[in-house]
Amino acid sequence: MAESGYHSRIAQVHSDRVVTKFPEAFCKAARVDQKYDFDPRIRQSCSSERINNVSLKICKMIIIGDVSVGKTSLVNRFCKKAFDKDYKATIGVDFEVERFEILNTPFTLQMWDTAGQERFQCIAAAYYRGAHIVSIVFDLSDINTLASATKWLEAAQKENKGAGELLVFLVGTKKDLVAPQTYKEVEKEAIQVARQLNAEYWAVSAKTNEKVRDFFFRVASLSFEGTVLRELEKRQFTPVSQIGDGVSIQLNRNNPPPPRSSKTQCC
Ligand SMILES: Nc1nc2c(ncn2[C@@H]2O[C@H](COP(=O)(O)OP(=O)(O)OP(=O)(O)O)[C@@H](O)[C@H]2O)c(=O)[nH]1
Repeated sequence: MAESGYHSRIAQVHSDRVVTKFPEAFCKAARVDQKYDFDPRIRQSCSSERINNVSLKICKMIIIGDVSVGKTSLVNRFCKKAFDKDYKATIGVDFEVERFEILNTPFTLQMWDTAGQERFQCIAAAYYRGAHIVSIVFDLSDINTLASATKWLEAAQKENKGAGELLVFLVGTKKDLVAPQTYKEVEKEAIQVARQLNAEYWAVSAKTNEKVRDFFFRVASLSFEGTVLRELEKRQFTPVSQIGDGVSIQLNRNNPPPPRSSKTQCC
């Protein structure tokens, strides 16, 4: 791709979606890595424009969890900067896409917001396939929704058998509804569950916007890093300066086409 093409792709990214620093985890006790910076190989490869020119970096995140825990609200807060206090059930699946620029490299995060209602599971599960990231959402003000986390992860794993390892997040929402003392107790349990699931724990509020941006930046950065590292490992005998030559990073494994509109699909 010509240099102007590269710059026009970069130009599409909103200044609010630029990542230059490795985002921190929410809490040390339940994080998926123990690092405080991007892998040096990532910085090195991203400083070479050639990887940006050819490689297409896209990751798919599915957002799953019990009914009404706040999945749509979390995505809408980040993507549309909006919060709706009225509940409208997700019917089937909803789709959003966000473009980031991470270490000067364009990166696209697809977000598949799925229905929590049992009767829509037949549709929703079809969209789990090809996921790289799984965000299991629960309601911090309703501990029963945390108990379902294992079941949700198993459902996601079932649809992705034989594919690469999933990057898993356990996200407690509606933090604004929970008193600090209660929150501490819920957090202890959530951290335990997160460790069992090899997930990274986050607590957010779509209503107040607490930690929402930090969460999505962390998701984007970790998945971006995993993607580039996998590509580098695949091409370990190729000089870093040549990575990206003539090859696109292929990340969409069997993605079904995006639904045409929000909250309108049904069995
Ligand atoms: N106070 C508060 N309410 C929230 C928050 N997030 C979501 N809600 C409310 O919780 C209800 C359900 O939110 P949704 O985002 O629609 O839940 P969902 O998980 O997408 O629902 P389904 O997809 O149908 O399973 C709505 O009334 C939201 O306004 C939050 O952070 N704080």
